[in-house]
Amino acid sequence: MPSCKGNTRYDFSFDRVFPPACSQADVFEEIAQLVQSALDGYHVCIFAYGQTGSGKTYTMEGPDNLDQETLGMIPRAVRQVFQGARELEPKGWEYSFSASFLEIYNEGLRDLLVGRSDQAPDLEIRRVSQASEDLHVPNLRCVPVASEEEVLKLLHTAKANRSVAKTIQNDRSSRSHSVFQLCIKGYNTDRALRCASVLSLVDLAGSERLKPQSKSERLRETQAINASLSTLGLVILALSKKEPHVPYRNSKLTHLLQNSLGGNSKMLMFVNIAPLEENIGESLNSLRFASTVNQCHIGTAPAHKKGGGGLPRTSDVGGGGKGPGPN
Ligand SMILES: Nc1ncnc2c1ncn2[C@@H]1O[C@H](COP(=O)(O)OP(=O)(O)OP(=O)(O)O)[C@@H](O)[C@H]1O
Repeated sequence: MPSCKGNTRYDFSFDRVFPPACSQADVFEEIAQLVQSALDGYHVCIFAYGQTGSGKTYTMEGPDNLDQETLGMIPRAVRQVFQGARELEPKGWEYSFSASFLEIYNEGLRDLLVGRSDQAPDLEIRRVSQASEDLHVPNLRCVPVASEEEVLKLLHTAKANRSVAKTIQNDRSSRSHSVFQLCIKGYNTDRALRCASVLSLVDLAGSERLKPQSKSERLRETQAINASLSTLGLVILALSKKEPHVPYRNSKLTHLLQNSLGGNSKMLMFVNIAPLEENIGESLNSLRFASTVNQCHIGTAPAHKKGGGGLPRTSDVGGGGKGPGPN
């Protein structure tokens, strides 16, 4: 993928490049198997990275005036998961699902499924129990869902709650990470098998570099965003190098996703690039970040299962993940 600044040409190489004319369906086709593997018991984490206005929300959710053509990755992924679960029913698999949607702003968590006045005051990431490494957010609304339509209603609620915050606090959504998670539990009573996984779809905050003239509030936001994006890079780098210490706890984003990054997970990152010349500096920055991502190979992911062999086989996506390095 060539990118030009003045007379200088920069070349980058990625698994796949989607030019502007590509449809949402074309993009989803690339991740469909990965999404499907969440039903096989793999944690799946999909990120959208890029500068503000480059199309991250469009990619993940779709535009405000959604139609079947412009549906983003989240509604398409949800549709595929429910369809896949139905197809596994004749093989004895029964699934249950629950969904949550939160926002991380200035290292604070906010539940996007409840209104501003009903927010739990102390949303924190905790271990599920002393004996477990699994993490959760007590008091976060986690809604049992049984159909695509039920999830779409939740997405609608989250969007409405986000736009209220956007009005109160000028364009806050650009400066927060949003994390949609679908928890998937599968049971096969005939064969005494169960699997559990989380499908996480993350719209990252805009990746702009700090502008020297930034006012103090904007400065704090940008520092928080840069620190968490950089930690995400360091976490993935540490996983790819199999380092003994992975700095998950250095940001709320990586701490929240700790169970979904690394060992039992598959990961994919979209990097959104604004095609305008005036954005070339940020675009190059994003492409460099993405290049480092592309060079990280984390290894083969074992599925999250209990019981004998014979998990549901819905896909044959190879294991492994890719991750970014720091800027
Ligand atoms: N592929 C596309 N086709 C048509 N319109 C698009 C496309 N991608 C983005 N847009 C439009 O560009 C504008 C900015 O996109 P979007 O809000 O998704 O950017 P973003 O990276 O999420 O920004 P922010 O960081 O502020 O949330 C929106 O009006 C969106 O509808």
